[in-house]
Formats: sequence, C-alpha cells, structure tokens
Amino acid sequence: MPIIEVNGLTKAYGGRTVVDGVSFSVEEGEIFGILGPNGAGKTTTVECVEGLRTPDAGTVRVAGLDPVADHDRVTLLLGAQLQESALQAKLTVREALELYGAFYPRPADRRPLADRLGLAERLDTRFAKLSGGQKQRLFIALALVGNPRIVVLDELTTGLDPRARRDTWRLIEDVRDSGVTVLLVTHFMEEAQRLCDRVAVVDKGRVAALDTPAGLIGRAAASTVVSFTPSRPLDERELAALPDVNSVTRKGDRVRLAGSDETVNALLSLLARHRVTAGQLRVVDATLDDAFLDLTAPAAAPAAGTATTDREET
Ligand SMILES: Nc1ncnc2c1ncn2[C@@H]1O[C@H](COP(=O)(O)OP(=O)(O)OP(=O)(O)O)[C@@H](O)[C@H]1O
Repeated sequence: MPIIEVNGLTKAYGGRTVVDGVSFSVEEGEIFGILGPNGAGKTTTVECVEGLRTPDAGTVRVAGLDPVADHDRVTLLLGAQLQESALQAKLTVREALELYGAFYPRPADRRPLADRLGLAERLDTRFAKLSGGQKQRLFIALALVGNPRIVVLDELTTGLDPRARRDTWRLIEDVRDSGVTVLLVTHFMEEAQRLCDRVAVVDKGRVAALDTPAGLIGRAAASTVVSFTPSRPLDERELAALPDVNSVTRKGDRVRLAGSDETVNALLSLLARHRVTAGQLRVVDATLDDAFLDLTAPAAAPAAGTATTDREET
C-alpha cells in the first residue's frame, strides 16, 4: 500500500482554484518530487498532505489515515520542515532539538542526530548565527527529531550556494537510505533530476506528468542536441530530412540540430558522404529542463532544441 495517496485533491482560495484534481501516490522509501513553476499549487498540495489545510474535494491518506481527521496520529508519522520564522533567533541548536523532540513520545537521540547532520559543533550556537546551510541542516534535524516515517521538505535548498546545496542533497539521500520516505517540493530541475525516484510535474494546479526523471526527459520533444561548424555549407533541407529531427537552426556558421541519438548517427554518415568535417562538434543530452519547459508551458516555451542553446554554446 502506498504511504501517501492523494486522489482528486482540489483546493480554492477566495473562489480561485489553485489545486485542481491532483492525484498521485508515494511508495514507502522513495524520494518523491513535486516540481512546478511558482504558484503552481505545490505548497498547497503538501499542506493538505500535512493536514494543515482541509481539501475542498478529493481525498488524502497518509499511511491510511486522514491528515485532517487523524491529525495527531499523522503528526507523529510525518516530519514537516519548519519555516524560518518558526524558530526564535536566540534559540540554540541544542534547545531547538530538545524543544521539538519534547513533542514526540519517542524522539530521536539528539546527539547522534546532530552528529549525522553535521551540527555537533554547533549545539550551543544560536539559530540567528547559523549559516544558510547550517539552518537548513537544523530544519532537516527538526523534521527527523520525532523519528517519522515520512519527511516533507519544501524548497529546502532555495538561497543556498552550490556547495551547501550539494551537501544538503547528500543528507536527503542519507535520510532516504535510512528508510524514511521523502516528499520534496522544488522548482530546481537539477535537484529533482539528482534526488527524486519519481516526480510529479504540477502546473496551474494540475499534474502535467508523473514519471521518473529519466522518463520525463524521454518525453521532451528532443532527447539529444548536436551542434557543429561545417567545413563548408550544407543543404538545410537535407539536414531537416535526417531521422527524428525536431529542429535545425543556424547561428553564424554554427549549425544546431535537436533530435535523437539516431539523428547524430545519420548526421555523421551524411557529413562523411559529403566529405565535410564538423568543427567543434558538441552533443548534449536533453535534460529535465527541456522536459519541464515542454510539459508546463508548451505554447510559450521555446522548443526543446532551442532551450538547450545556452548550455550547449558554453
Ligand atoms: N492562504 C492563501 N490565500 C490565498 N491565496 C493563496 C494562499 N496560499 C497560496 N495562495 C495562492 O495560491 C496559489 C498557489 O500557491 P502555492 O504556494 O500552493 O504554490 P507553489 O507552487 O508552492 O508556489 P511557489 O513555488 O511560488 O511557492 C498562488 O497563486 C498563491 O498566491
């Protein structure tokens, strides 16, 4: 049985529907991502899972329990990440762990928890004096202090520098490896691609797609982008006729094709036949970025091939 089941969840604020029939289920032990642009309804969805908001329609079950009707029991199973404003600036790390641990009948041992999250040297440091990365590590520790089966982490790495973000990702993987299910809200594609076993892409209150990161990438219009500078001009129609080609674009002498691995193989044969050499040949895989743009705003977003331009040219 899935540990979280959401079926047809709907929620409106002041008559405006912001979550519109969202359904997904999370298996025990996975990192499940909810990915979407700002205002997509991600936080509202997880707040319904946490029992902090009452759905207008649909059902939510956490380990078979209703998070609103069985709020106290769900609170013991589910560790939620606090918002920064919830902690007093003068509270030390030790005091915060003791205070929040006291809410649970079987809290984790604070010392090993602090060790595990790299906070052992900071037990007497006040919250306001912690770095951004240390604050986020404390939030993870506080979400884990009740020995939950599930943790909900919402935009955990926003505002962190790349090193602190990567350290936090390793911690989230450790949490999953210890058997805790992670529900992760993010709008960072790289984070979802690196961490999540499965991802629900939410857009305008609906689930636009639900799959593994690799499965989502496979749905992008182009899976591979190749660019090169030919030693002499090529007929664009011939390039466009190659298998799986999604788009052919030129920028000065540079030619770029969005397509698949087969496009690349066929291109190499074509170049050999015409005895044309390919200067600065670059081949890049489509990423979750490309899939995300395709899935969330097909009309407004650039085509998948075009979306890779910056990465490819650098
Ligand atoms: N308490 C509230 N009252 C009225 N509107 C709200 C409330 N909370 C959120 N909203 C609105 O509902 C919509 C969805 O918000 P939500 O926070 O769920 O989205 P999100 O996907 O988490 O966005 P973000 O990535 O920006 O945090 C937004 O337009 C937001 O302004």
